[in-house]
Amino acid sequence: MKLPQKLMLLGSGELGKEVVIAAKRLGNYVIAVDRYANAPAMQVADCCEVISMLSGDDLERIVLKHQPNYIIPEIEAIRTEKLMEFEQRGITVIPTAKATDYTMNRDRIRELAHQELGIRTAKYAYATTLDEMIKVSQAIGFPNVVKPVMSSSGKGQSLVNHADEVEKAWNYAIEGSRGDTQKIIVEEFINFDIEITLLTIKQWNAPTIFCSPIGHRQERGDYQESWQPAEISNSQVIEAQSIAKKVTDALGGAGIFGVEFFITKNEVIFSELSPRPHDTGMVTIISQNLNEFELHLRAVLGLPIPNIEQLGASASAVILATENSDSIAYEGVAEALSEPNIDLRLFGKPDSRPFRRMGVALAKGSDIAEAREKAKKAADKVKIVNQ
Ligand SMILES: Nc1ncnc2c1ncn2[C@@H]1O[C@H](COP(=O)(O)OP(=O)(O)OP(=O)(O)O)[C@@H](O)[C@H]1O
Ligand SMILES: NCC(=O)N[C@@H]1O[C@H](COP(=O)([O-])[O-])[C@@H](O)[C@H]1O
Ligand SMILES: [Mg+2]
Repeated sequence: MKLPQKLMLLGSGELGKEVVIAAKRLGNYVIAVDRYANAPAMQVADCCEVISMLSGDDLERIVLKHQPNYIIPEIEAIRTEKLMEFEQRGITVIPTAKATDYTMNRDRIRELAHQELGIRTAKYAYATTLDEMIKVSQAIGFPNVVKPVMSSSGKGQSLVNHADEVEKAWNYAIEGSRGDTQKIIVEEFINFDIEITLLTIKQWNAPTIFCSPIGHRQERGDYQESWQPAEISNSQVIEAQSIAKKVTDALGGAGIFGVEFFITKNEVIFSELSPRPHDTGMVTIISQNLNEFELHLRAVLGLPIPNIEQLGASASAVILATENSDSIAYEGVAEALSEPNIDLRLFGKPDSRPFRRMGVALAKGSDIAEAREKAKKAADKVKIVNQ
């Protein structure tokens, strides 16, 4: 295989931006695609397209126009049936069209993991009406976690403590649901000690390899801070690796996967996975010799990954917007960068809304506690303001 290759990135947010940077560093040609103009990855790609990625016709048009060798999905909300068609026509879809289809539907990936592969997950049930949800909630018990089957980054997700909160959670889930399905999943609430992402690299012609586990903390179903290495035991790492291998083997193809687990004293419980770089994996920009985006690119192109080196206690903390604005500026950048072993990624999103992730602070420390504190302090210094 010769470089450059022509890569089409479907989704052009902060994760895609780093994938493009990795691809461009090796001289590739990248077409960045998203639903809005001037998205982060578009700012560093060779060219861009603004389309609805849920429209098969729009996807067809740009694939015919650009003739990519690889299609690399960066978000979940894509017309996945169309990806299957592209794959049949000989374009490589990363990791596979099937993987993108399974993982955008919580029920499909859950059935694969739990029913087909026999992997331990939280107890769960589905509902398509409020009446059904009332019934299944009783069966699962309280507290439980309710999510639309199609959503990401915590959209439509809520914790339900009592029967009298079920209706509110149903309405919230339906509002936050993507696509036209009115289906929700009710999950047993897992009172975990820590939750982790195990970055799993599946290669075309080499064994599956893993990064050191990443610990993270979430609020509103969305990631706030992450750190590496996560404080879990060797046997927990080995168990998580074996589950991640099972699930990713079933999905096939090549690329990086972010496999999420809840860790309790006695159990390693599979939650879900992203068939692409994971937001909590942004910590690897500072914590590894090859970050998750470079690893993804190498796996996609079948390039060797001789070693992944973990560089010591590291952390990331998100920088969130507080208001709606369409002329963004960042304040406090110099203050944030004034300490040693701190770095920032400011994504360059053209507009903001409350809680939208606009940047991330990265830190190294002498231990995890110090790295987390430094990353959080740096993130807090950066303010998203009007230009
Ligand atoms: N059954 C559960 N028990 C306890 N906490 C849960 C449960 N399900 C989800 N959570 C919490 O909510 C977070 C988000 O859930 P999940 O990963 O399923 O949502 P998501 O919308 O797919 O998020 P993302 O797209 O960012 O990965 C989890 O990381 C965890 O902190
Ligand atoms: N958990 C998934 C995730 O973190 N995805 C990342 O967020 C972007 C969307 O951000 P936006 O909603 O601010 O446009 C996506 O494009 C991807 O980079
Ligand atoms: Mg998740």
